[in-house]
Amino acid sequence: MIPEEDRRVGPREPRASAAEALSLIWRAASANVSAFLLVTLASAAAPIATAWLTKLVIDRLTTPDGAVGGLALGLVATGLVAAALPVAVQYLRAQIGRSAHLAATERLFVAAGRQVGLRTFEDPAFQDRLRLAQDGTGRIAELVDGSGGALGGALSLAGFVGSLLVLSPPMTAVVLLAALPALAAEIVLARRRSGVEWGIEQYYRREYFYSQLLTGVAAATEIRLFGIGAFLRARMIEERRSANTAVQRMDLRELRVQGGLTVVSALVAGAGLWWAVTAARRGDLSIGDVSMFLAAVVGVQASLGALTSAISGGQARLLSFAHYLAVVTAEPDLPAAPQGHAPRLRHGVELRDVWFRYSDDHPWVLRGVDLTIPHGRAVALVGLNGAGKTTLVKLLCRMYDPTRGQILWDGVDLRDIPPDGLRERISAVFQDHMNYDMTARDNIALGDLTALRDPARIERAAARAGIHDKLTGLPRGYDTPLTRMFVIGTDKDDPVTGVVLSGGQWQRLALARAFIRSDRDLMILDEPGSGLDPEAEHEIHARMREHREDRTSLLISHRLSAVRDADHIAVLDDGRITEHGSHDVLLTAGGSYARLFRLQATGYQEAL
Ligand SMILES: Nc1ncnc2c1ncn2[C@@H]1O[C@H](COP(=O)(O)OP(=O)(O)OP(=O)(O)O)[C@@H](O)[C@H]1O
Repeated sequence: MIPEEDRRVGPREPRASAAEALSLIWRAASANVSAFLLVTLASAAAPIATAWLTKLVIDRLTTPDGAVGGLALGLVATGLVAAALPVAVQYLRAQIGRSAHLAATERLFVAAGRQVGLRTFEDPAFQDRLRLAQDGTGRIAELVDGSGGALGGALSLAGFVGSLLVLSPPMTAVVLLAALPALAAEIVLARRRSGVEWGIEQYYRREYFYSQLLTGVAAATEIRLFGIGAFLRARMIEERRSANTAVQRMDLRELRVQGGLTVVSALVAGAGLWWAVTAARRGDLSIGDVSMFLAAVVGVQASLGALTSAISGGQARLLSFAHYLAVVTAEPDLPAAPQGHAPRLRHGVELRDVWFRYSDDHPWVLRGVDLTIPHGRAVALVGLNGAGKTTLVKLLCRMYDPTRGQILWDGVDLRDIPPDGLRERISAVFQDHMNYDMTARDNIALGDLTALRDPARIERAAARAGIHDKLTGLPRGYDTPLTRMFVIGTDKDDPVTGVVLSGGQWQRLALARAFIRSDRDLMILDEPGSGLDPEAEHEIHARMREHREDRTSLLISHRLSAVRDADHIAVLDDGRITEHGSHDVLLTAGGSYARLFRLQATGYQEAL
């Protein structure tokens, strides 16, 4: 739970958001914004022009021989313009909204991609902001609306205040002063509401998580077998209830404040009525003056109300846009060297006294690891569950920086190498590899997008991973979607039915994705064979052995027979390298590697 004070919205946020939103809207749709301003001004001018033309027509009609044809035509034209303008305003507003939404969305995702590693994405508060930021980008069009509303409110307020001023300057001052607390209160309420919205975003995200579980395919089998649908549904509803309670509390607070303000305006209107009636009784005002006075008080109050709600609404939207601003200006989670290429690996990668924990609140995962992966050699890393093997891989790919110590790429600290350049030199199969709901071709080419132009390269990688025959046998071959979630392609008359692959087949695709990056300096294989059948695993390991020849690689596997021919094997235990050497050396040493290897070997022998 994030403390409420960390979610408070400061008074400077709307101002910064307004500047950013305006510049974004202008950059995204400058021509339409210019047209929108022109049309809005014309809308404001049309009634004035009509009033003037009407006056001129009446004046001419009361003078003999006054020609009114041109003026009457002018009246018809202003009437037509006044009728057409709202439609044009609506169209332009929608166009501006769409362009600004698109530009803001692109900028938001570019900014999210600027995060070098994973730390920011693992921060729930950032995730909340990210979701609200996406919401904020969709509300940019409302800002354009709000500005139009504020402009209209200001113009009609000016008209009514002018009329009231003629009748009673003191009463005008009272009406205007009575409106000030309402404006201040609405602004404070909007800020509070924004804080509440940020606070409850976590409930909505958890609700979304449960709803995805309940409606998606991924968890459908387990949910049905374990009969946990009702349980998950109850949790989902509970999250929504918690959010509703917080919103209801806010609504009640707003109700009390707005109720109080309504009473104040009624009192002011009542006082005004009392003053007008007594003034009429004294003969200071005519009956017509009284009716005009009342209409003006109601008009001023109504237009002030419209203006206030446009301002507070605009402020609410700007506060929601502040989340967008926070995300696009967020500092990267790790310091990154400027863009550029990383040097080719010539000597090796060295972890020097590497300590790591995921945060100050988490326990140490790595406690002084020293490990060298020499160029052209295969190093294997083994260890029990939770020993820190995958964590070490993530540090090598610079998803995090070591808390202490260094990782050196040919003697250069990874922190001094541009992250993109470094990753360009690495290929990997991750233990929790992704299965993309895309075509088979895309799934492989995502390893190196240049391969999209070279189908033969994709097929070679697939063949090396032992999945080529399977993919050619699919209804559309490599272009078959590997998903049942949606139809891929635009041919509505000939929709392509997707295919679901087995776990091991997905694993082969992940391998093919890594193989397509075969010219990289360092190959990381984190449990590449865990989902494969014994024959496939044997075959894949043999191929990987070929592939590893003279290449620098780091292999992680619980199947110790798969790592026995690595040049160097290191055992990671409780965050430290406790044994290392070749398979034979480690067996002779009789440590934990020898114990685990014999345990696995015995298991197989007993079964014979
Ligand atoms: N993102 C994370 N945030 C916090 N703790 C994490 C995170 N990822 C892993 N850990 C913790 O770090 C420790 C090491 O995890 P890691 O995945 O590196 O182990 P492993 O050796 O690869 O295990 P396995 O053999 O089960 O794959 C575990 O205790 C795990 O709970």
